[in-house]
Amino acid sequence: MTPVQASTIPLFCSNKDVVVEAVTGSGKTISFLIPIIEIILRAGSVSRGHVAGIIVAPTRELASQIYSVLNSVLEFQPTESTTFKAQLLIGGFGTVATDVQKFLAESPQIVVGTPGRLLDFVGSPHVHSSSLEVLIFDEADRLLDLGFDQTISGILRILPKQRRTGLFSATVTSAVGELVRVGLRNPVKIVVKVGDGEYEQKVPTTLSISYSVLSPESKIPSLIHKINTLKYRKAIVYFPTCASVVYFYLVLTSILPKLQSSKSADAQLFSLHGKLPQGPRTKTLNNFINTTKKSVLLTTDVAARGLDIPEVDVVIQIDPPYEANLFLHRAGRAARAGRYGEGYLFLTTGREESYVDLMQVKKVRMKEADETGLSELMTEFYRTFRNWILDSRENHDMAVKAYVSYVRFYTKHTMTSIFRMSEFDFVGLGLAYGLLRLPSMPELKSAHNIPEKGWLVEGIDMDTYKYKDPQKEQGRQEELNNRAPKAGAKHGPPTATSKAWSEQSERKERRDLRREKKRNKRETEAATVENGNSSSDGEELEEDWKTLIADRKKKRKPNISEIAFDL
Ligand SMILES: Nc1ncnc2c1ncn2[C@@H]1O[C@H](COP(=O)(O)OP(=O)(O)OP(=O)(O)O)[C@@H](O)[C@H]1O
Repeated sequence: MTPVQASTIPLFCSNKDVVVEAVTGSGKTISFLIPIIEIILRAGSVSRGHVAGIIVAPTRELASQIYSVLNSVLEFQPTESTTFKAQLLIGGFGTVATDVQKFLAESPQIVVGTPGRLLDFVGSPHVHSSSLEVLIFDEADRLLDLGFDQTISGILRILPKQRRTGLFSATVTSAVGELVRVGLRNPVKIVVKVGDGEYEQKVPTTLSISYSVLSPESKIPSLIHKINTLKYRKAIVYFPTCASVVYFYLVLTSILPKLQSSKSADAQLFSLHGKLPQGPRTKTLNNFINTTKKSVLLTTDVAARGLDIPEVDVVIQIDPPYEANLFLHRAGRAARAGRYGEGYLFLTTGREESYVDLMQVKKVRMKEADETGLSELMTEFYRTFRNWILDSRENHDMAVKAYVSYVRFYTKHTMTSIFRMSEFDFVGLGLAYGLLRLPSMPELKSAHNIPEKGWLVEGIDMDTYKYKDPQKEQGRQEELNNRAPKAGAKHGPPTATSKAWSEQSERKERRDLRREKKRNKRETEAATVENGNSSSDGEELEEDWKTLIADRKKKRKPNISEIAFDL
């Protein structure tokens, strides 16, 4: 057994409710699966239509993983009594009605699922929970982050109070206090510490974490440098938003093969984010898990927690996450179960440098990474990137969408003393995203050092900047023709030798600006709507946060005794 298993299994099996905090990759899953099976077996047979054990996880991916680990344990049942079964309950595949039908037909004792689907399931008149023995909340703090507190309260209202309950996470925050108060009875908190006695740390001892302080424009070249030069079987790269994942997946898959410096690095790229439909989402994750090739997964926080992907040696965070604990969960996808792993964090020059000190207070030590050899790659990368952007207007539209989503993400940082909008480098980020011109978004109005009319590149004629998609291009042409004819209009692809904006007529200037504003407004709105729908990536959760924090402040602290295991 691992330390967390050695400390949790006996206590949980001896009728104690538990709150368990142990570093990522330390084996928490088994530490709740063994007790759940043990307790249910001890209680005796479970009647048809009754559920005896429930496991709640924040994402479909994590629920599926727990279900598969549970099945791999259940394979070891004695052959004469292979009656112990589990069922997976997640959205995206089938309806609750089909889940209930399957449950009645197969009589599983344990169900594993995400909160919404579980609430519908236990709320069904055909499902009886009076025989419930054990309830588990995995990644309990994340369940609350995602604004699932109402759903979880709903589940708790339906379930009987007489049961064992366990809460598990690598970061049990004070936020779970309310859940502990209403969901657990006289719980014991088990904290498994790691370190050498003198220095306790919150990450596995086999995880080495480095940081780099970079200008926004240096981040993608540095990422490419790492993809090309680090030793790994699998790597995970965290981007802040779904739109950035979509965009940089396209940028990197198009550009990497063209870079001379990437020729020897043949890493296969994958992209996973919360806005992919469930089918492709599962398929991408499985493909990444099963591939035998050297591979890199570009993703969001949808893959930050709990996922146990073998052979992940490197985790790169392009930016710090909006909340400090997520940093530990992301980095913890590497260095699992005693395996060696490396984490890299990119910080933007300026105030963000103090993130290193903040993480030190949170018991995470980092050393500065070596970034030599970047400048040559930067020149090669930006030349290729600019050509790619100019190749089709669709690319620029996507860049704008990703840029807008990034700016919106930045406002969600909980540590506002470090991540200040007033010091945000809009121009640097624009260059990093390959923008020719900054979009007109409200956040830019009060920003300093914005170039005239937002142009980041001189001499681009947007009128001749074409879409590859013929239909889209036709629409754009029609829009152009509907405007008053302009004197001396240029034709052909946009080039850096086109007439500079500053030299063009006043009228054209005003007209183009109006048109751009309209277009940017549409893009900004589209990006905002897209982010607003992303409940699974924690991008637009400010309101949930505010409500949750306000709610929690009102409530009293739970009664909890703590046992710290220094193992
Ligand atoms: N007793 C054990 N001996 C060896 N390996 C183990 C043992 N228990 C679990 N593992 C392996 O350790 C890895 C991490 O386990 P698990 O996913 O349960 O970690 P975790 O603590 O839940 O991490 P996270 O906080 O990231 O969710 C898995 O690959 C698992 O198979």
